[in-house]
Amino acid sequence: MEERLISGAADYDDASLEYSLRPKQLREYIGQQKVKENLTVFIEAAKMRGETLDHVLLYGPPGLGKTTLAAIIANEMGVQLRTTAGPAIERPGDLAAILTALEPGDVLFIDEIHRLPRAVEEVLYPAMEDFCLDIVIGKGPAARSVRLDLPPFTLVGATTRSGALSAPLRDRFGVLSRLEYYTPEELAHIVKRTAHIFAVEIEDEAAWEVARRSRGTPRIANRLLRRVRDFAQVRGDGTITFTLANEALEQLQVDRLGLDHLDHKLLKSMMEKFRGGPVGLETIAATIGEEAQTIEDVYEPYLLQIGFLQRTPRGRVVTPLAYNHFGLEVPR
Ligand SMILES: Nc1ncnc2c1ncn2[C@@H]1O[C@H](COP(=O)(O)OP(=O)(O)OP(=O)(O)O)[C@@H](O)[C@H]1O
Repeated sequence: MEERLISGAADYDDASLEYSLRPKQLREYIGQQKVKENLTVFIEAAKMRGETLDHVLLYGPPGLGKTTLAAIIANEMGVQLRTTAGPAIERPGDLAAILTALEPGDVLFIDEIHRLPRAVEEVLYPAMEDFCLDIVIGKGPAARSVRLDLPPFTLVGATTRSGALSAPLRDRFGVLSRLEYYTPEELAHIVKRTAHIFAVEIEDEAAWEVARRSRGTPRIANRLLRRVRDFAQVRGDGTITFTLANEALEQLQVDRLGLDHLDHKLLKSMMEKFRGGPVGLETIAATIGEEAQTIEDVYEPYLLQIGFLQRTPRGRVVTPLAYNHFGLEVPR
C-alpha cells in the first residue's frame, strides 16, 4: 500500500514523537466527551472502593487516541501501564509470562486485540474473569491442569474493528467505549496544544486550516502540523500564518477536506467510469488497483463519515456532495 500523509496509522516519525505529545491526564485529553465522562466516573468509583478498574475495550479508527487513553487510565489509577499487541502474543505461554509479571492493579494494554490467536484468547478468558490461569503441565496420561492465581489487573484492549472481535472476548469487557472522529474545533485545539509543545507560534486561522484537513484524526493533525512547521521555517520567519499553512497544505496535496490523490482517484474513477455507482467493492478495487480490504478499512470510513460515499445493498454510491466538491454535475 502506498504511503499516505493523511493515513491514520502511525509512521516512524509519529512513533518517535507521540510519546512527548500525549496528554497524561483525562482533563488534558481533548474531545471524546462521553468516553471521558464515563471513564471519570468509573475510575473515581473504583478508587473509592479500592478496587481495580473493570476491563475496558476502546474501539474506533486508527490515530484517535486509544493508546493515549490507556496510558491516562493507568496514570489516573496510579498504577503502571504494560503495553503489548495482539500479533506479538503468539502462544499461550507468551501471555502467561506477561500476566504473571503484572503488579496488583496494573493496566495491561493490548493493541490490535482482534489479532490475538484463538488459543491465546482462551487463556485470557479466566484471566479476565477470575484473575487466574489454567495451565496444562506434562504430556499424555500424566498431563494435568494447574490453576495459577494472578494479581488483579485491568485489561485495556484496543481495536479498529470491533466486529472482528469474538463475542466471548467482547462480553468480558465491562466498559466498551467507541472513539469518534474529532470535530474541527477539537482538532484546532489539539493543533494549538502541539504547537505550544513545539514552541512555535501559530495563527488561529492556520490551526483551523490544519484541523479541517486532518480527517477528524489527531495523529494526522499533528503530522500535518509538523510539515507545515517546516514550510514556515524555510519560507517564513517560523510563525505559522494562515497563508503559509494554506500554501504548505496545497503543496502537500491535501485538499480542503483532507482528501489526497488516492481519495480523488477512487471517487473520480467511480464518477467517470460508473456514473457514480452503485459499484461493488471488488470492482472498485480492481479499477484503482487496490485491495478490497484496504478500501474498506482505510479509504472508506472517512468518505462515509463526510457523506461522500454511501453503502447500498447493490454497492457503493458517490453522493451529490462529492460531485459538488469536484465542481461536477450530478448525473441524472
Ligand atoms: N484527545 C487528544 N488530545 C490531544 N492529543 C491527542 C488526543 N488523542 C490523540 N492525541 C494525539 O494523537 C496521537 C495519536 O494518538 P494514539 O497513539 O493514542 O492513537 P491510537 O488511537 O492509539 O492509534 P493506533 O490505534 O493507531 O495505535 C498522539 O500523539 C496523541 O498525543
